[in-house]
Parts: sequence; C-alpha cells; structure tokens
Amino acid sequence: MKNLKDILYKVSIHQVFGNTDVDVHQLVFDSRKIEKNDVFVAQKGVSVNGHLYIEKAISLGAIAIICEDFPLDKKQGITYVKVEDANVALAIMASNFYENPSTKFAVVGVTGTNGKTTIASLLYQLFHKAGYKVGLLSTVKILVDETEFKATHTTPDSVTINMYLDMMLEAGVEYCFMEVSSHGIHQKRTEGLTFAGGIFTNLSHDHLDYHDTFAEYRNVKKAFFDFLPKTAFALTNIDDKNGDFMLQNTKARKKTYALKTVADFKTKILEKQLSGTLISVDGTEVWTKLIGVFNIYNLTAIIATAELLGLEKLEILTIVSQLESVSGRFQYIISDDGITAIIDYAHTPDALKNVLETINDIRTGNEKVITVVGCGGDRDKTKRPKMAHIAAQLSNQAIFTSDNPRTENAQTILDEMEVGVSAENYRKTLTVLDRKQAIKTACKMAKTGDIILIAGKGHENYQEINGVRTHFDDLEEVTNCFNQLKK
Ligand SMILES: CC(=O)N[C@H]1[C@@H](OP(=O)(O)OP(=O)(O)OC[C@H]2O[C@@H](n3ccc(=O)[nH]c3=O)[C@H](O)[C@@H]2O)O[C@H](CO)[C@@H](O)[C@@H]1O[C@H](C)C(=O)N[C@@H](C)C(=O)N[C@H](CCC(=O)O)C(=O)O
Ligand SMILES: Nc1ncnc2c1ncn2[C@@H]1O[C@H](COP(=O)(O)OP(=O)(O)OP(=O)(O)O)[C@@H](O)[C@H]1O
Ligand SMILES: N[C@H](CCC[C@H](N)C(=O)O)C(=O)O
Ligand SMILES: [Mg+2]
Repeated sequence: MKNLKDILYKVSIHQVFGNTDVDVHQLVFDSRKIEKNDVFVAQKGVSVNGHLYIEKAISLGAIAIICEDFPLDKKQGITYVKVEDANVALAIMASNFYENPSTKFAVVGVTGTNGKTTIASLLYQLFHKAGYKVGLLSTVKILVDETEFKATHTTPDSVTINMYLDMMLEAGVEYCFMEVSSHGIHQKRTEGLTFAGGIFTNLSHDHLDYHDTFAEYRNVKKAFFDFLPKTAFALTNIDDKNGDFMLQNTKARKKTYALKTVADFKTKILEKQLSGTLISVDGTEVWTKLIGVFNIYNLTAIIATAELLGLEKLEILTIVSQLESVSGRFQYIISDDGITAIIDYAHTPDALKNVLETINDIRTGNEKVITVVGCGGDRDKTKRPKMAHIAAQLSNQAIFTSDNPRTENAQTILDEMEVGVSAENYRKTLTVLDRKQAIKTACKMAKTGDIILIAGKGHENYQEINGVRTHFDDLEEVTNCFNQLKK
C-alpha cells in the first residue's frame, strides 16, 4: 500500500475533491484491470476517452480518480484529483509509486527512426560481457539482468517502465538501456524519468499517420533531449541532417558521433564483407560481425556511450569485436546450394534503402537480388509507394507481399505499394498476397550465389490479420523452403 498524497508529489494539480491522505493499492489506467483500493488514471486516448470509464472503475473498487475533467456526479468516499495532463500525471505517479528507480542507477534512452533496438541491445551485450548486471527495454524483449520478459511495445507505458526499472534495481542492475519511441515521448510514457544519457540515431520518414507532419515528428523526438537533466550526456549523430537540431535546447552535456564530419567520436570503415566489417577507431583496427554503413553508425554510438559511461577504451573495443548481430537485423543463412537469405526488420523507406545498398555494396559478382517486402496495415500509408519504389529500383526482382495487414484489406495495401513503382521497373515486380508463398516463390527463383532479402518483420513471429495473430517467422519459412528445395 502507498499513500496517495506521496505518489502525487510533483504532479501539477488543479483541484481536489475528497481526501488525498488515503492508502492505495495499485496505479491503473485501464478500468478493466481495476481491483479494490486502486487509483484509476483517466487518459484521453487515441481511440477512446478514458474519462468514460470512471464509473466503471469505481464500481470495480477504485478509491481515487485522477482525471483532466471532473465527472458531473462525484461519489462520497472517493477522492477525485483534477490534473493538468493525465499522461504526465500517470508517469510522475508511476515513478513515485516505485520510489523513483530511474534516479538510483544509470538509465540511457535511445531515440531516432532506425537503429534503436540495435543500439540498445548491443549496449546490453557489451556491458553484460564487461561483467555488469544490465537491463534492457526494447522492441524485441525486456531483460532484467538475465531474466527475459515479453515486450508488447518499443517503449512500454509509464507504469510498466517503472515496474521493470524497480525490478532491475532489486536485481542489482547498474545500467539500463531503453528504446524511446516517438509514440512513447508524445504519450509522455518516459516523463518523470531521470536519464543518465540520451542517444539520437537518425531521422527519416515514419509514423506520419500518427504525427501530422514531419516537423511535428521531429519536434517530438527533440523534446526527449530538451528534458534531459544537466547531469546527463546527449549524444547525437552529427552526420544526420537533424543531428544538430536535436541538441539545440538540451541542458545535458552535448557529444557528437560521426563517420564523415568532425565529431567527438569517429569511426572509419576500412573493409566491407558479407561476414563483417573492418573499422578503425582512433587508429585502432577492430573487426566487427556487423554489416552495413548504418550499423557502423550504430556501433560508433555504442562505443561512444560506453566511453561516456566510464568504460576503458581498450576493453570496449575488445568486446565490440565479439558482439553478435541482433535477431532479425541483417540475420542471414546460406543454403546448401549457395543461396543467401537475409532477414531484416527494415520497415521504413530509409531502412530498406540502406539494407539494399549494403547488399549491393558487398555482392561480388552478377548475383541477383530478390526482395520480398510488404507494408503494415493501420500504419503510415505514405510509406507504401516509397518502399515499393526502393525495393524495385535496388533489386533485380521485387515480390510484394503482406506484412501484418491488421484491420486493412491486404490486397489494397499491395495496390497502394505498386503505385510507387516506376514504369521501367514494373517488369521486375510481382505481387504474392500470402507471405509464405512469396518467400517460396523467391526461393524457387533464386540460383546459386543469389541473395534473397526478406524485409519488414525481422524478429516478429506472427502475422496479424483482423486482430488475430498467427505464428509466422520469416527465418523459419525460408529455412523450410531451403530444406524442401534440396530434396
Ligand atoms: C496509437 C497508440 O500508441 N496507442 C496506445 C495508447 O492507446 P490508446 O490511446 O488508443 O488507448 P484507447 O484505447 O484510446 O484508450 C484510452 C484510455 O482508456 C482506457 N480504457 C479503455 C477502454 C476501457 O474499457 N477502459 C479503459 O479504461 C485505456 O486503458 C486508455 O488509458 O495507449 C495504450 C496504453 O498505453 C497503448 O497500449 C497503445 O498502444 C497501441 C497498442 C499501439 O499499437 N501502439 C503503437 C503504435 C506504438 O506505441 N508503437 C511504438 C513504436 C513505434 C515505432 O517507433 O516503431 C511503441 O513504443 O511501441
Ligand atoms: N542506424 C541506422 N540507420 C538506418 N537504418 C538502420 C539503422 N540501424 C538499423 N537500421 C535498419 O532499420 C531496421 C530496424 O532496426 P532497429 O530495430 O534497430 O530500429 P528501431 O529504431 O528499433 O525500430 P522500431 O522503431 O521498430 O523500434 C534494421 O533492420 C535495419 O534495416
Ligand atoms: N514498431 C513498428 C514496427 C513495424 C513493423 C512492421 N512489421 C509492421 O507491422 O508494420 C510499428 O509499430 O510501426
Ligand atoms: Mg526498436
């Protein structure tokens, strides 16, 4: 039990009805999960208004209501607190509820369009190998030291974040690396957290369904740096067009990383191969299993962060050469016939372009590149024609297929993709609605030496159609095809 008055500390309150000196059980924002003596926080959501469920929450046992608008009918014995912003209040209360875990160890946030999972996961690996207990909050999974939990979001809601941070603290974790998505920032899921550092990867086209304009998307990302404390570091990719902008108003210590421009942390690429990349960091040569220029950006951010957090340069570089690629990020298998299949989570135009350029860069002869790709339903529609254009332009053959159509018609998504294919590339494209069949088609088309890129789903192990998720795994599918074709 916690006292409501204590967990309201630092919340901007407009009005109170009832007594705040009451003991409360849990902090809950979904009326369906209310238990006796819980506090219900009513959020004005994207699809419904949580204020509509205040009555329901009380009937299930809520003892206090945190809201932006008081209901007309207030019940005796219930405490009502009117706040400026319910999302902010929830986040501050969540931090107070768990006694502000983020202030007690180093929490580092990673934001940007692409590379968040890669950077956060590899930082987890690096610090773990260096002998520390580490935490991870990522799209792929949540790790509390070595205990794994399922991730439902890239950046979970504020109550979940603080619950995991508290578990980390209990487990003796010293560093936590977490992804900070634009939805997370906009919905104030990370408000009230004390970060030891913030990392900016890059900014390109994504989520323009949610954020009205690119400028708004950019400002939301910047807000993360605006609120970093003075004690934190703010590390930015200064080669990115928006790298400088992100740190414009931050109070944190500004640090930069780059491959091209002058920066505090710089890496040079010496050699690129399908099995890895040779890089030079301040004159020291390091071999990494990571592939692609974009991944060397990620690696530079990782090296810089480890240094900023106090690790020795030599130890960092030794561990860097042992880092394994993250699941579903440029993960590849080679069939007995010498066909390479690459599984990659590229689900934005920029990521797809980078991955295809990387493949084209490292291929050695006249091998064909066959790309299997789709675009998610109920997500930014303007990505569709762009991704189709890139796939067709940079591959010898592009097969458009389904990627989590969600509540949309899968064929309509493919039609919207096809619009982006230019006339001269049209003959290189094919649509195969069923993803399993699309992967099979690619495998049948491929000959020895050819490269198949299966993009968009990476580590995901499901296909979501009309709200139902059925098991689907790109790596599993392509492995099966390779085995079947062998017989
Ligand atoms: C669009 C979006 O971000 N939605 C998030 C948002 O839901 P919402 O605003 O739609 O919620 P709502 O259904 O309108 O409900 C409003 C409020 O009423 C409450 N409610 C609702 C019904 C009820 O019976 N009783 C009740 O109390 C809800 O609990 C909520 O507090 O708040 C919810 C609670 O925190 C999130 O789970 C939900 O994520 C949805 C599932 C989602 O798919 N989000 C994606 C887009 C997302 O956040 N993605 C980013 C990564 C993107 C990227 O960078 O690639 C992420 O960080 O994961
Ligand atoms: N630094 C980078 N710049 C551009 N593209 C990248 C970069 N890092 C990774 N990518 C591409 O983006 C894909 C997704 O990478 P990653 O999962 O690390 O990004 P993310 O930011 O976590 O994405 P999400 O928004 O879905 O959480 C990779 O599979 C790769 O194709
Ligand atoms: N975090 C991203 C993932 C997209 C992955 C793609 N497979 C899709 O389902 O659209 C999002 O929610 O937009
Ligand atoms: Mg991610």
